[in-house]
Amino acid sequence: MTIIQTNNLSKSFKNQQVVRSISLEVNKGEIFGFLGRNGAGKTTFINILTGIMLPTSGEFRLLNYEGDLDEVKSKIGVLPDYSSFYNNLSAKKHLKYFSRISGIKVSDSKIHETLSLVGLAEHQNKKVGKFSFGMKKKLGIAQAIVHDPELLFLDEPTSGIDAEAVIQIQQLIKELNSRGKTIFMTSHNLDEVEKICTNIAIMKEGEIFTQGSMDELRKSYQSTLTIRVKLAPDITATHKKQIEQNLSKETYKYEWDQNFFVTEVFAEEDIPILLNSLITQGINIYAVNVIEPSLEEIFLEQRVKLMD
Ligand SMILES: Nc1ncnc2c1ncn2[C@@H]1O[C@H](COP(=O)(O)OP(=O)(O)OP(=O)(O)O)[C@@H](O)[C@H]1O
Repeated sequence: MTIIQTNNLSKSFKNQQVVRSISLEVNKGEIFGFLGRNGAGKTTFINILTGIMLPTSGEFRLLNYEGDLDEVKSKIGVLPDYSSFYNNLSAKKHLKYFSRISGIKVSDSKIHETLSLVGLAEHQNKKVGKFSFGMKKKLGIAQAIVHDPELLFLDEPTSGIDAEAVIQIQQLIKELNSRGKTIFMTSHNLDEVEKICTNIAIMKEGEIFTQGSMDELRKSYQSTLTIRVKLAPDITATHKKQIEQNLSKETYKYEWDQNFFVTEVFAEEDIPILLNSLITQGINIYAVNVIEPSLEEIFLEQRVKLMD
């Protein structure tokens, strides 16, 4: 089921076109990662979808509602780029006040449950002004989920916070997803997107440069596969030389890491050719590891195209 559908969505500020004719679909249950460098247009895109600004042209549909965004507002939650908080209120009172002015009815027990879910239960009576940046991000997420929305927009949920809070927020995003929420999040962080997102779109200068699941992106961009073959620990220099001399044309380049032979091949079908060649030479194979390239490696290779 399609939860977000955009059709040629565009936004210009004066003469600058910041979002250029974006058409995409996000399905129910996805954690959709929207990646791009600073200024690519990610926040502008989210701001259009969450009703903060109007598009210059194009349409979009959330949760299958057409047109009136007010109708869907109760079913979406938003962590904006910069959240503002009532610093003199406690976390609990802040959430209560925020809910009231947003026209959302929430019970005290729901507020407590939400603060527990984001890991702030023990700080619920502490003034928000005393919160760290990471705690404020968690409170921002609490604010976005307190009314139990189906669809969550998280703009840079982990930017500017320490490593421990990053991991906690990433776990929280996965937990919210496992509770049935569809999540659309922006990020600069390739590693994070690879770890938690089921689908990825990369934005460059207002356009979607590429999109798909991690597997699809690997298939489109990967040029070689790295194979790490563990050989007997006492492999001799003579054996190593023999392996080098008998390398098949399928192996692209190689190096030794003690008794590990690390090589690259162009396709999966080249792996048995490599292994058979070693076996017929009488080489004992202890283990074989196929190392999948990370999103970072894939895009480092493609950096000229993607980011420059
Ligand atoms: N209200 C506005 N008026 C004029 N220009 C704007 C406005 N909002 C954004 N822009 C411009 O649009 C471009 C895209 O900004 P946007 O914040 O959407 O990018 P981003 O990908 O979210 O970047 P970042 O990762 O730094 O937040 C930038 O050049 C920015 O200066």
